[in-house]
Amino acid sequence: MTDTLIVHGGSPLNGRIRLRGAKNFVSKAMVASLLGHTPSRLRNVPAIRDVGVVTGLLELHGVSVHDQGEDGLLLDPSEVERAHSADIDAHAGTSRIPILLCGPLLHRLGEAFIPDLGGCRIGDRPINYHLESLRRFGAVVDKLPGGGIRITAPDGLRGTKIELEYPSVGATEQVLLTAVRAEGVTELKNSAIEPEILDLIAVLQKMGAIISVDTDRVIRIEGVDRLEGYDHYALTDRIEAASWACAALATKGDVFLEGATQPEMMTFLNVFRKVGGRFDVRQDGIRFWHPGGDLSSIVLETDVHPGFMTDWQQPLVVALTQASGLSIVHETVYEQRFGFTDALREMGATIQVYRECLGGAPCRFGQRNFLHSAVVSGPSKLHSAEITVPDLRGGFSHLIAALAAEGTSKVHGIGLIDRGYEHFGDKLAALGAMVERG
Ligand SMILES: CC(=O)N[C@H]1[C@@H](OP(=O)(O)OP(=O)(O)OC[C@H]2O[C@@H](n3ccc(=O)[nH]c3=O)[C@H](O)[C@@H]2O)O[C@H](CO)[C@@H](O)[C@@H]1O
Ligand SMILES: C=C(OP(=O)(O)O)C(=O)O
Repeated sequence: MTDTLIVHGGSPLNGRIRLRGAKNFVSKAMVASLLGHTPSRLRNVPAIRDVGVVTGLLELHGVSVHDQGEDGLLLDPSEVERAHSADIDAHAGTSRIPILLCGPLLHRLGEAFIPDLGGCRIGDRPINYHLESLRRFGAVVDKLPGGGIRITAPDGLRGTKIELEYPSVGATEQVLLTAVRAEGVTELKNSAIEPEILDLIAVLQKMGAIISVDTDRVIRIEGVDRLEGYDHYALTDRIEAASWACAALATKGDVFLEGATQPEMMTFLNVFRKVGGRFDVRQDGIRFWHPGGDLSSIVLETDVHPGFMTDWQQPLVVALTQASGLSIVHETVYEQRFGFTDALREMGATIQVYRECLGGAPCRFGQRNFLHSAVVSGPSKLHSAEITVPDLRGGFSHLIAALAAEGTSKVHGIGLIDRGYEHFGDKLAALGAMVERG
């Protein structure tokens, strides 16, 4: 199959699709299965590439992973074993997940090899908080000359006090996955509290962990000697939901997203309403639609939860190209997440990016020369183009732009989108989009 999608744009997306479990939770819950002495069952797992990547990593370490269809994944860690570093290296650059295997592998095997990480190139994405946290538990980290790291814990892992400089999602998960079986109590200050993290805590609690989420972003974990497997139904992917909602808005459409849930999306829903979109929350999902008339511009900044999620930013910017007036978007989570706007400009959008912190409080990137604020002027009539997708959300955003544009666009590199959107080609067809593989 080719990596190009031909999109005949200009018509609204209408219809109903089913959303699945969250990319940013499912992969971590799969890693958590390594900590159990008995098999785990994870339900509502999306058919996305990141799940395949984590399956490969777990299998390399002796976990058997069986896809049981509607009954989800059965993950059996009873034969966990050391993997060859050369095999692990084959996973270099595939996703952010390998670093999260550190704690579980140290507990199970006393040693872990971690390849260089992948994930979207939307900033430098260092792993200093992960490594500093692991060291505080008593781990020894060696950087390997050929790339990747080796981690050992010659004296075991002990609970500790950690304060993150910034509430990093991955570093919070690192601490959770390590602390649950470390000796004694761990206190994590300035943690991230994204819904996917709270669902991971729910999984760990089912396994036997003792974790409390206190006020002011403090998480306390009391280490235990043994954890069992879990049975868990993954929360819905709120990024997939917001992406399709923005596609409906940008194309003047009307979609029902089965499985979308309100609590995790409240911040998005407020913004969607302020821009002029309508939604209706029902028991089995949320309907999103464009009510006709003009959309309104907005001033917005991305932030950690419960702020407006950075992964929602890119699809929303495409919808903002259709709003009247000047919208300001200040990206405060990643320093380089506006690269995707180049293609939008080629398609007729008016978007300027700035180094200054516009429209909000100064952020970590203000004095560092990063183009991390955008001003979108609309509404713009988008026209078709030949574009290559830069990253996962940027790629979906390009698709939205192609759907909203008059004429036929060629979108290359759509394989990147498979990393986080299950069967998006089928879902597009179900919503009436005129698309074909090029
Ligand atoms: C697989 C997964 O779940 N990915 C999500 C996760 O990424 P990920 O866990 O990688 O994102 P983080 O929350 O860790 O990153 C946030 C910020 O912290 C910085 N940082 C992070 C770690 C570190 O050791 N040092 C450091 O400086 C990053 O460069 C970034 O500027 O949360 C992000 C923020 O909601 C989402 O956009 C990603 O979709
Ligand atoms: C940035 C993202 O993912 P990752 O952390 O896997 O690169 C994303 O899902 O938008």
